Amino acid sequence: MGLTHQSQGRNAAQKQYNKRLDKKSLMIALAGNPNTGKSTVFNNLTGLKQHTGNWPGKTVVQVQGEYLFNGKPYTLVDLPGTYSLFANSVEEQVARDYICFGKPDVTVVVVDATCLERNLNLVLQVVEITAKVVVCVNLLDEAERKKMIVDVNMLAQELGVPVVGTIARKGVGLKKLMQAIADIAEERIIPQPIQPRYNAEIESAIETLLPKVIDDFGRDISPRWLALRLLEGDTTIFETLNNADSNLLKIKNFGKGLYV
Ligand SMILES: Nc1nc2c(ncn2[C@@H]2O[C@H](COP(=O)(O)OP(=O)(O)OP(=O)(O)O)[C@@H](O)[C@H]2O)c(=O)[nH]1
Ligand SMILES: [Mg+2]
Repeated sequence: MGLTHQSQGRNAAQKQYNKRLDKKSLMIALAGNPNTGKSTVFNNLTGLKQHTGNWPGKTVVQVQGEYLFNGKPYTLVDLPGTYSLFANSVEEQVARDYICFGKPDVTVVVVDATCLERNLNLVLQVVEITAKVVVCVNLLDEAERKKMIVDVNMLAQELGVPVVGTIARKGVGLKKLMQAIADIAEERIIPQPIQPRYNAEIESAIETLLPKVIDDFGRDISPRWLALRLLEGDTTIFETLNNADSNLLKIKNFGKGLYV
């Protein structure tokens, strides 16, 4: 049986996003809200060994760098700062497409310890796409200054993924962060993140859609997450998956059927 159009689209998207500096290297994505210290973490881990370019077809700068941990090479990808992955902006689309198609071995979400509530929104969106997540609670010094205490163990229990506290500007906690990344990349830890549940109407629509989504796109990209994008009326992900108008139209119409 030949490749379906969808699987060709997916493979092309994966090839475009999954570029390693060193073939043996593990790929680590750094996501997070703007100004949470992603680049500070990136610079600390990689030194000045950065490679910059543009994301495929976009004017958004792509920065990659390498580091060694316990003798193994890791390629770190600094994603644009975003509040969500809804693809409302080119930055959000780049971050989302990379987490989806780049198939990073681990995604680190850097969050600001002083405003966790807002930052955790992105964490919940990332764990809907991938389970291989580490949360890096940065700016712990700022939190302390504001007399805020973050219980990272409790947060890890609640989220179902490893959580590491850091003060990236001073290099505090970064060894632990690299250890947590290695533990997931080498499958010593298999995170089981909580999955956000929606109201009964949405959950039942997801149930209805799942078989069709699995039929069309397989299970490589979380079918539940794709079903949610359809319900939302977001076609950008399907544009990346299907480069042909006819298929996109099919998906668009399929999505439309849900609202009647
Ligand atoms: N006090 C304190 N400041 C930090 C820490 N980590 C980063 N910063 C500072 O926070 C500011 C933002 O850091 P960046 O690393 O540029 O943040 P970013 O997430 O890459 O920002 P965008 O790329 O704009 O999304 C800089 O002034 C850093 O020096 C930290 O742990 N504590
Ligand atoms: Mg940055």
